[in-house]
Amino acid sequence: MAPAGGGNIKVVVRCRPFNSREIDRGSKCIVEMKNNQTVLTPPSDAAHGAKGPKDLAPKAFAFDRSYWSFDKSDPDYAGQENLHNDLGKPLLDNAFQGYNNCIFAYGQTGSGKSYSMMGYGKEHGIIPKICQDMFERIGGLQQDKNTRCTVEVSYLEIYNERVRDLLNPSTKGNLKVREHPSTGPYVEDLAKLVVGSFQEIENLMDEGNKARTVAATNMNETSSRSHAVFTLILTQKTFDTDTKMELEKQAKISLVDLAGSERATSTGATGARLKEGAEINRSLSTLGRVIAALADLSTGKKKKGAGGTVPYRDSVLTWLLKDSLGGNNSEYPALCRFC
Ligand SMILES: Nc1ncnc2c1ncn2[C@@H]1O[C@H](COP(=O)(O)OP(=O)(O)OP(=O)(O)O)[C@@H](O)[C@H]1O
Repeated sequence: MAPAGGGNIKVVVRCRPFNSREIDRGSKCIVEMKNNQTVLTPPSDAAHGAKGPKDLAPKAFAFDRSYWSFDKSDPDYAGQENLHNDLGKPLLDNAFQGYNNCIFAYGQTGSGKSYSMMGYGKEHGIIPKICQDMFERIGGLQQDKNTRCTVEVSYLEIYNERVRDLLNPSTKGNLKVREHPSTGPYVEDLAKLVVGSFQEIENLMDEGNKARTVAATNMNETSSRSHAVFTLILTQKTFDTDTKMELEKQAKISLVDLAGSERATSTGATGARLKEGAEINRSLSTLGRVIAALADLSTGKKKKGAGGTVPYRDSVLTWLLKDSLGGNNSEYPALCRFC
């Protein structure tokens, strides 16, 4: 994982509390966080395999932010609201200016991606918080009778490189991905529903979440075995009374809860689970290569065409998110890593 990304990419990391398995095993926390720093101290039993003092020294990593969510009673505990303030709000600022944005949650199975993205129960994650905030802002903007906003939602999952519509789960689990000459890749027949309030969107989210492909692994009771892509398309139309023209701004927000990265041995995967794991790891490594190629292009390390080809087409996930990751107006991809 790249450290603190400047410019258009932000990388943050979040540390969750121990789960019951870790508590039962008497695990010790080796992570410390302060502002943007994450410090890992090798456990004392690492001394057996250590080649020298360097292997035992604490290692510090800098991210755009490091969120300490290990212990709710800690005054430094970073809650769901902290993530929304730092990531969701600036993302909405950009979207209302007409820029595409995306957030990816990346991390090992059971590390807290779905908790941070969707949330469980009343502990809403960044997706519902973004939706709620978006409708509040729309309410403010529409006080001006010359401004009208519409929000469209789609929710899909990519499971073993096949696309399923989570808002219309009765459709076959293999929607076709096509390319439009001007707007780029899209999913044929994917439901795109117009929503007028947070309540409406919340109901759709609940339905979609129930339809996700989950399975129990050794590392998480309800492990997401697919990448889930929740997309909001915000369109603002403003009638300019001076020019008598209507101006339109559109932005796409892609909020992606990636399937857990994992080692087959840790998850106890065999058979179908093992095949899923291999597909998951393959598409995650493509995502890594796409982000690395975009970083090389943006820092000028490589030039477009001259070895600087971005391998979007190597996985369904990166192909579908092409315009959010590196399109003309992609402003703010953020990556949340969980440990
Ligand atoms: N910041 C947090 N605070 C409290 N509990 C958390 C936090 N993050 C995760 N958890 C808990 O840890 C468990 C695993 O989290 P979650 O299901 O979000 O993992 P995941 O990374 O989405 O896993 P998978 O890739 O297998 O779907 C859940 O029971 C969740 O409630």
